[in-house]
Amino acid sequence: MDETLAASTPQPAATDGAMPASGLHGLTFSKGHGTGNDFVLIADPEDAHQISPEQVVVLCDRHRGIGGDGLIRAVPSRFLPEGRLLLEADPAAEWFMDYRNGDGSLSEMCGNGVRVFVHFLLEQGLASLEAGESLTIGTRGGIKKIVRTAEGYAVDMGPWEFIFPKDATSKAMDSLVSADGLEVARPGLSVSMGNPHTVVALAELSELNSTQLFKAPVVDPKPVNGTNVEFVVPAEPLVHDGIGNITMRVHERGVGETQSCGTGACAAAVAIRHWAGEGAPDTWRVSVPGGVVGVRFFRGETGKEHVELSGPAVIVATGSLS
Ligand SMILES: N[C@@H](CCC[C@H](N)C(=O)O)C(=O)O
Repeated sequence: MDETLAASTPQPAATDGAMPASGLHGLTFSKGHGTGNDFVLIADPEDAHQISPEQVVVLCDRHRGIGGDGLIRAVPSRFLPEGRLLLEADPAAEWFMDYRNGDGSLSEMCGNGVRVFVHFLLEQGLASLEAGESLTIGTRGGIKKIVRTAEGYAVDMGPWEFIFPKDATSKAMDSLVSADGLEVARPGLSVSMGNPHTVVALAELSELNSTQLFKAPVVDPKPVNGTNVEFVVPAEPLVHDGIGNITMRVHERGVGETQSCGTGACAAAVAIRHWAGEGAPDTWRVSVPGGVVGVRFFRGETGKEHVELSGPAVIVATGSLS
């Protein structure tokens, strides 16, 4: 081949193709989603598969792999140092959700992922969940308890926190957020749901639809570990039949734009309820491109205000890696 042509021909990247995933030959996987936020799921009851970040990238690749926003390995908590700590606090947290974003990076928490993870454990016969009972699991964001609902599952996500400390009544914003398609930078409020989020309110659905989320929005200043960014439009009127209604799009850290983000929906409800002030409801319906999830605030076991996330979980396929 002509040298100039050879130099300008795209060459496969080091992680391209099946090579980096070859150590996983024959491994059984499932593919699942919660409101379109999709995951590759692998059961690893003996902690036999250390899936590297490069292998996660290959498996989550939508053209050359299985495809997914992230990968979830189901592993007994006793095999991981962070899992053993959780077991000391609650021996019921037998299974650990080992979650990675599609780019191979770790995140503390994944709200849609927890529901899909529990559905996967039940379908695989690795756990049981009777009506009226809860299932306890370990995550990097701590212990979570899950119950069945008519639509799927509800998860006690634990307490929320402001990332940049402020008085509970302060309406001060934390950052300026810019994104392609937005004429001017907008103020954002950063909320931790175990993982970081920055929520930006927009006035109109047309503005939400014309915001480009292919590239990560610029958040200044940014939470120290990076952030997921939610753009949210409150419904008009905001509250209908006692339920607050919002529409959201999200750019996820380590992934890109996704169809849904459970922790993002919780953070969005926290922010809009905070801005709405006294009398704002405790129950919220969050519409995302992939469907609808529910968010509810209640006084939790810790004595603090907790956030409950509810929504569906679906397993669409099971197969083995070639
Ligand atoms: N889609 C998830 C959140 C996944 C993690 C996130 N990308 C991060 O890096 O924090 C959800 O449903 O919560």
